[in-house]
Amino acid sequence: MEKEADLFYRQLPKVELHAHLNGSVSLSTIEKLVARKPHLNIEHGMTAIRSGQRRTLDECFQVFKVIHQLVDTEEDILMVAKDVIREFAADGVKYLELRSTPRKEKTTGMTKRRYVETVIEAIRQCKNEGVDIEVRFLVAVDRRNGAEVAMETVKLAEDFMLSTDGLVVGLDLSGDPTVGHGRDLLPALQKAKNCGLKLSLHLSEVPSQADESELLLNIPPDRIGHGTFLHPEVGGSQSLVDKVRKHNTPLELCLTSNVKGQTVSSYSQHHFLYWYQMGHPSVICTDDKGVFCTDLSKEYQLAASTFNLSQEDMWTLSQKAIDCTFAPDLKQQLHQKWLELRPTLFQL
Ligand SMILES: CNc1ncnc2c1ncn2[C@@H]1O[C@H](COP(=O)(O)O)[C@@H](O)[C@H]1O
Ligand SMILES: [Zn+2]
Repeated sequence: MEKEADLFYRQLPKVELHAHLNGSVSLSTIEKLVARKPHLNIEHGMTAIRSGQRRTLDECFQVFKVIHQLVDTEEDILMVAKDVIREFAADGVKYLELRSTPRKEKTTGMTKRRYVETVIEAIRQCKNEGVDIEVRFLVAVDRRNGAEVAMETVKLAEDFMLSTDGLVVGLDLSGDPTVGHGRDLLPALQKAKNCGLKLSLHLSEVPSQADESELLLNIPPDRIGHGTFLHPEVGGSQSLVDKVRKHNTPLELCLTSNVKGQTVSSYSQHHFLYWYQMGHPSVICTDDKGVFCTDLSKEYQLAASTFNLSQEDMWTLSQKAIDCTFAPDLKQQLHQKWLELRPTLFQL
C-alpha cells in the first residue's frame, strides 16, 4: 500500500514549469523506442541516472545525445510527447509547460517545423482524449548552436505562437551551460521578448557566470531556470540577487537534477532554502524526470522532508506556482481547481 505521505504528494494538484521533453522520457517509453531501433544497442543504463548515482553535468549531456538517437522520427516524437504528458497527468500535474529543442534529422527527413508541429499534435491529441491536464509549449534554444540558429528558432517560435491558439507561449534558453556565451544570444532573446514570447532562461547553472547572468537579467527574463550560483554565498553577488528581486522573477528549482548533476553537493545545501526563506517565488520542478528517475510528487516530498516543511506549506507552494505560469488565461481556472481539490486532500 502506498504510504500516506506518498499519496498526499501524488494527489496534491501541481504545476510543472520546467520539463525538457527528451529528458522526461520514462523507462517504459525508452523500452518501446529501443524495440523500434534494436540496431542502436541502447540499454536503459545509458539513458537514466538511477538513485544514488551521480554524474557530472557533462556526462548528463552525453545522456541526452543517446536519447536523441532513439527519438528521431515524427512517430517517435508523437509517442514520446503523449507518454510524457500522460505521465505528468497521472502524477497529479494539472498544468504542464513542456519545452523542447526543435531538431532537424537528415536521415529521417524531419524538419524543425515538423518537430514542433508534432509536439503540438501530441498536446492536442491528449486534450481530445480527455487527459486531465493543461499543456503549453516553450520552444527551446540550445546555446551550443550559436546566434544564427537562436534567431531562426525565435522566428519559428513566433510563427507558432501566432498559429497555435496560444499553445506556444514562450522561449527557453538551455543546453550545456559551459558552452558559448549568452552575450551572443542577446539579440535573439530580445527579439523573442519584443514579439510577445515569454522567456525562461537557464541562468547561473554552473559557477562563475556572473557576467553572463548580469546581461541576461537585464532583458529581463520572465522566469529563471536553476539560478544555482546567483547568490553571494556561492560566488554570485548581491547585485544579481537584487535584480531578481526587483523584477520578482520566479525561479524554477530542480532538486534531484542539481544533486545528481553535481552542481549542488547535497539536498540540504540546495538553494531552494535561500530563496524560499526570502519569500521569493520559487517553483519546484523536475527538469528531466526520465534521466534523473524522478517525478514531481517525489520532488515536492523531497523538498518537504529536506527542509522540514508541512503539507500545508507544500500546498501553498503548489498553489503559488499557478501565478508563475505563462498562461494568464488559465490562472483563474487553475485557482478554482485547487480550491475544489483542497477538501479531499486534507481529509487524508
Ligand atoms: C541538467 N540540466 C540542464 N541544463 C541545460 N539544459 C538542459 C538540462 N537538461 C536538459 N537540457 C536541455 O534539454 C535537451 C533535452 O531535451 P529536448 O531535446 O530539448 O527535448 C538537452 O539536449 C539540453 O539542451
Ligand atoms: Zn533545464
